[in-house]
Amino acid sequence: MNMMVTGMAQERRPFLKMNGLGNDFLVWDARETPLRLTPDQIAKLGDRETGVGFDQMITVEKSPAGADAFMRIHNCDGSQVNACGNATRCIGRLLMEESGKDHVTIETNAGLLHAYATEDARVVTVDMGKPRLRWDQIPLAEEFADTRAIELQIGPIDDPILHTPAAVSMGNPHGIFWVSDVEAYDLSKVGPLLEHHPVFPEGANISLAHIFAPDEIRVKVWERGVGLTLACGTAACAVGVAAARDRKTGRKTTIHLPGGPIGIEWRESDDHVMMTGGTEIEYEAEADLGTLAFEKTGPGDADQDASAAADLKAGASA
Ligand SMILES: N[C@H](CCC[C@H](N)C(=O)O)C(=O)O
Repeated sequence: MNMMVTGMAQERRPFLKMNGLGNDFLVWDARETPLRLTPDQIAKLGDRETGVGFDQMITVEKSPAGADAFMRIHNCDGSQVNACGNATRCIGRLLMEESGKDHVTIETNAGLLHAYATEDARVVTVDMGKPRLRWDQIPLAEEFADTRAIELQIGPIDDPILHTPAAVSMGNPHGIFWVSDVEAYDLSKVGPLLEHHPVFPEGANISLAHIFAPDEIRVKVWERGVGLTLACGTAACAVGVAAARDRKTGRKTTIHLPGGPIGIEWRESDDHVMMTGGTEIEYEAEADLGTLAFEKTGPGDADQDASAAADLKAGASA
């Protein structure tokens, strides 16, 4: 696949295209050769029509704190943010495959995270640390006594359910609305209104959450700086915490996102949030940092699975 964009041909750099339950990423390895792109270059690369197309761009760097790596996160609008659960699982998988270790540490601007292997090489558990629940940690604009339910005045939205979110931070802000049907609201319309509501001075990721069975929650997410995504790992953490905190569920929940399920445990012993879910390598590629043109250079998991299946079939018929 070739994509031509204006600009001077420059250095070509390899990257990986990955996703966590469909929430997709362009991943650079900048541990040996630092990489700094402008917000405009990131937005151009993130464009699904003319660029690689992704929800977030992840740059893996050397960790000043001595962790296995530092993970830098940019939304596809070019904004830099501090947390991305699905990407943390993907980078954890890469670091564990590279090192052969079953536990790696990833430094982020939201703190040091630990990733653990599971019995499935493509499923990773990440300790996302403690949720932040105080109004000034979300943050919220004014002091709200109880972040379990905030009264918002939102003119163009006349449904009272969308006036009372819960608020949780996992190092990034989340507004959570309890609904009885996640499809009953046009999130592409109300999402941006809520994301940019003045009560969230740093914006917010917006989740519609429907508890449809004991400890089972269906969630749809409008992500800050992106829009609708197939999954959001920090939203899954935030919803699991908000539900347990309000005694709507237990501390172990399954969050059902459009892209698939994420297991959450808000651990009683240390208040940490454990998140377990899948990862996928879609393909290897190379991009020209001047023109931002890119081309695929290697396989992903699906290609590996297909060739393994073909070998098995060939072997069986031999
Ligand atoms: N859009 C989010 C960052 C990515 C979060 C999401 N992709 C995840 O898996 O947690 C924000 O601006 O805070």
